[in-house]
Amino acid sequence: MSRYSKIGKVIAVMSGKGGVGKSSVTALLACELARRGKKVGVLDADLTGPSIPTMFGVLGKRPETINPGILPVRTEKLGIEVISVNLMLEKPEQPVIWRGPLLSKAIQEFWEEVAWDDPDVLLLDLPPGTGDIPLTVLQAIPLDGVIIVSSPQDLAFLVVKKAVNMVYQLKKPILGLVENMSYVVCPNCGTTIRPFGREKGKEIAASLFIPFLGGLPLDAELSRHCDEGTIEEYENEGVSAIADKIAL
Ligand SMILES: Nc1ncnc2c1ncn2[C@@H]1O[C@H](COP(=O)(O)OP(=O)(O)OP(=O)(O)O)[C@@H](O)[C@H]1O
Repeated sequence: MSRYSKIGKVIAVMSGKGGVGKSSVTALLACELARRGKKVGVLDADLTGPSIPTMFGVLGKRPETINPGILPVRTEKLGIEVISVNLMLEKPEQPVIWRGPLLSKAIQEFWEEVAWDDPDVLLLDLPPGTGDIPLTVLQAIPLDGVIIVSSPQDLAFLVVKKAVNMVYQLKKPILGLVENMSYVVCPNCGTTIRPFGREKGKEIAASLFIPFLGGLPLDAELSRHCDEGTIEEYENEGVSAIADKIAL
């Protein structure tokens, strides 16, 4: 159990493969829920490739060690609490070269030792795939649900099935599938373009018997906000529709 906090809902965000936008979706959902008045925490469980602190612009902040526990940092605009191994490194570019058991231990320590301010929702950004950390999280943390993120390429969908099957095997509830980079809206004429072909998320979700939560656009503005650490300023109706569906 989390020792020092009462946590409402614990939701893990997972993807079959890397680079599909799992961290972006985690951060966007956190922002949307915070805008709706929820107290939100984000645990960056992607220990070897953490990007959450950069997106929220909190890379320079340090979690405080209190007695007992570790205080997460807070984002400027929406007051989202964030904890990430990247906030604890001497230099953020330092790699975390740990083997599986150590990674699993670190996740368990984050889960137990962080003194959150009793968030309504805690989002866990998992590393891509079905390795040690997702296994630890699925086994050791009392999750209320898992959100699966994919992108519309066939290769991404192939591995989505693995992720979904892993969650099923560990008997955790799946809230649904988000298809990131689903389409592009032409900035000149507003036409929707689907660079990877038709929207496939709905079909894939149906074939896996999980809800389809919606698609998000491939948007240069989002990419810019992620890079500049200003994701809290980005709003999109697709994110809002997903938040409505998961109804946290
Ligand atoms: N919908 C989008 N539109 C534009 N850029 C995006 C979108 N989604 C993600 N990106 C960009 O793609 C990059 C990878 O995104 P992100 O870190 O969220 O992916 P990930 O699946 O979490 O990656 P990893 O495998 O490293 O965990 C980031 O630079 C992000 O800004």
